[in-house]
Amino acid sequence: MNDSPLARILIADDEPLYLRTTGELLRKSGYECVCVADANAAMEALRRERFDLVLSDLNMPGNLKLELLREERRHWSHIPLIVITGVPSVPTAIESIRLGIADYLLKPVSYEDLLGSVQRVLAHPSHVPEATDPANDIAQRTLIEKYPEIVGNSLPMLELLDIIDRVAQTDTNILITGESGTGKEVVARAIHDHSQRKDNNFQVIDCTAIPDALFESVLFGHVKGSFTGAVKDQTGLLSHCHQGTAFFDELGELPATSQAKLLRAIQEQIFTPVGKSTPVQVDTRFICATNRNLETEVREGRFRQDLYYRLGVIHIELPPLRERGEDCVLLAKRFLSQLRPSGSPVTQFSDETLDCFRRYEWPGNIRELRNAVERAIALSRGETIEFADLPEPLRRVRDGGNHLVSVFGDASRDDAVESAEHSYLSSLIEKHAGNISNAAQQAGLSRQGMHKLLKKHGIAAADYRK
Ligand SMILES: Nc1ncnc2c1ncn2[C@@H]1O[C@H](COP(=O)(O)OP(=O)(O)OP(=O)(O)O)[C@@H](O)[C@H]1O
Repeated sequence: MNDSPLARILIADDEPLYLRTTGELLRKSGYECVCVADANAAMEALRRERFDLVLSDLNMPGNLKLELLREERRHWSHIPLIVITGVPSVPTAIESIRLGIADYLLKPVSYEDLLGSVQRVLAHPSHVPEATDPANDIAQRTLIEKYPEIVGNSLPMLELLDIIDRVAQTDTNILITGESGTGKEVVARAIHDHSQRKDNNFQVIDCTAIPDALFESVLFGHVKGSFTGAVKDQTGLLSHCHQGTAFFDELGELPATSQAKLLRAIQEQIFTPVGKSTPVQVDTRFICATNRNLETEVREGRFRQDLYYRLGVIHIELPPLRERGEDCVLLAKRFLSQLRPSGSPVTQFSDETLDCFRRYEWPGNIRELRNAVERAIALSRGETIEFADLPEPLRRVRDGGNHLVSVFGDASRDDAVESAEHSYLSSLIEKHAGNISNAAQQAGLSRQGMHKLLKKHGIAAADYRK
């Protein structure tokens, strides 16, 4: 642990008032601070003295351009960096990792928030391994063997494995985006399983399943009698992931008031159960996932900017399956061996089936592929999964989309119903411009029920928002 009173912090910023007050406040908390107003002085100090942490604005005028920092950073890559900026721009995951950005705060920063971040970063110094060379076969093979749960060897997947491997060893919060079914939860679990937190809980928190009014009670817990319906004491989900990882799925669906509460929990790692007066301290890594475009959500005022930047320090964007080349074939083979009942004669796919997998667009991504293989296993009669065993939307690929002749062709009832449901949901969600509450109301479903159906069909409501 570096969090001793003598931890030395370099603060670089061109705003004199900010520089002075930050230095004074951190000194009062027992840190030794060196304050510099320009990039050259920062570089000089870093060459001359030992520091445990750097607080810096990346967009300072003068020399401290990202390029210079990148070049210089090699000499002090072991020192964590907290970026504090008034002009935010989310770095790519690789950039954040290369620059060793441990946290990203937006000005104006409250002192509690700054101190919380400093304490957290100093408490979890992390060594980020050097990047692997994507052209290096041995490095690639090692990564593929290290992460057997993540199937795929297309270039985007190899790059992804490299990022996962490096962020797993840090303690930075992570935002994972990508279409529904691209494997966001699989990636979050892999990061947890390869991190120092692996022996503790990985807690999935589905944001669509928590009503706004119960957010604090579900997350932080409550005591008996603290509100109508609180019939016994309840531990909150966050307590379950102390020293572990909290995975917030469907983060983009979180209403504004809950976003504020989540931001506080992430910043302070302290929360007070409903009806209690003593706060609880936790040590949790936050990984959040969404299939919405959060940048658009921020721009349109539906998602808090500060929460977005806080989580987006490491932003992992998962590619859709249609952009992952031969991965669909590898995945199909993996699912066949995993899902095949013992004693079943089926062991392979016909060439025509594999060709269809390659040409299909996979709107529901890997989840849709898994469902298609599972269904085909049940239907197949011999050793081989034939084209005819595939669900109707896939079989349309061969007909070049010429399904107007007969909408359902020789589809089974199940296929026809499935296909009709898909069309119904797409047009419904289009009509309501991606608004799930309105679509659910028209369909006579709960919001949660609508979410589940859309997920099953691989329809992303975000794609229909204007
Ligand atoms: N790279 C992978 N290798 C093997 N299986 C995978 C991979 N990625 C995803 N899967 C499988 O695909 C299915 C969907 O994955 P997952 O639930 O992680 O997707 P998601 O992006 O979180 O979906 P959603 O946005 O709908 O919550 C799961 O059955 C998962 O096991």
